[in-house]
Amino acid sequence: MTSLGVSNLCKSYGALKVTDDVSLSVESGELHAIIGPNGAGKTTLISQLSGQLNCDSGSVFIGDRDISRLTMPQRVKLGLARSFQITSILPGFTALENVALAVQAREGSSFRFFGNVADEAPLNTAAMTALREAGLDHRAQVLARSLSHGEHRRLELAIALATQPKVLLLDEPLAGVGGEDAESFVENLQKLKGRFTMVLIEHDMEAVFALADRVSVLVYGRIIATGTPEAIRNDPEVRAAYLGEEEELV
Ligand SMILES: Nc1ncnc2c1ncn2[C@@H]1O[C@H](COP(=O)(O)OP(=O)(O)OP(=O)(O)O)[C@@H](O)[C@H]1O
Repeated sequence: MTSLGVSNLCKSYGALKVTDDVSLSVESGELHAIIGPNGAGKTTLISQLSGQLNCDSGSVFIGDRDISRLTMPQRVKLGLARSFQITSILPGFTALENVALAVQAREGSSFRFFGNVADEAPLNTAAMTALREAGLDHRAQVLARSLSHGEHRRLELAIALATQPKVLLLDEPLAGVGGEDAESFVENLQKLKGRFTMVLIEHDMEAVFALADRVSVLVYGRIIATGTPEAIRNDPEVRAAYLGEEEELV
């Protein structure tokens, strides 16, 4: 397992400081949630961790390796996976095939589409494992275009799992997923806890407090508090930051 470190990260758009001297230390195997009001800079922060966006200054570490100047593919190779906003699902392929392609990419074998799926037994076994962990194995043979929104999110998780991440960045996995589906998705994520390091951005506070080992609160690009879910829930400054927001600290 690998830890993730962030040191004095800064990013501005013109005069707007979107990431303002952010430092963070996520322990090996920890699930660390980042919460904050709309526009606080959560997605921008995750994009800098994944390498989709360059920081203006500061550093990102996987273990003791400084990855700040690496491209996103280089970071993926080191085990840093981002799920949800970057995944491109191929709608005309089955759930299984989509995940098998991710397994194939991980293994670095040449990119080939599926002539005869039966010939791809090792790929399919690995892909089925990822689908099972994401709670989608029963839909393995369904074309991605026929999956529901919630099932898409599970497929995206399965694709991220197929890369065998050491650090997994989860960007609003529950967005648009409701009710029982959200509950069962949280259970799937719960089962993954401890296997690798996870950073979770999520507006669903019930999910955050059920899943996180620690929570950091981002407001106007700055981390105003980091602590256990219990400590964060009772922090007056955090509660003040959420006043007027539709999401409540449960
Ligand atoms: N490419 C860009 N150019 C200019 N401003 C940007 C750009 N990307 C983001 N911003 C601004 O940076 C701020 C932070 O945006 P970001 O999407 O990171 O916030 P967030 O916390 O993820 O919000 P939400 O919870 O609504 O998804 C916002 O004010 C946004 O308008």
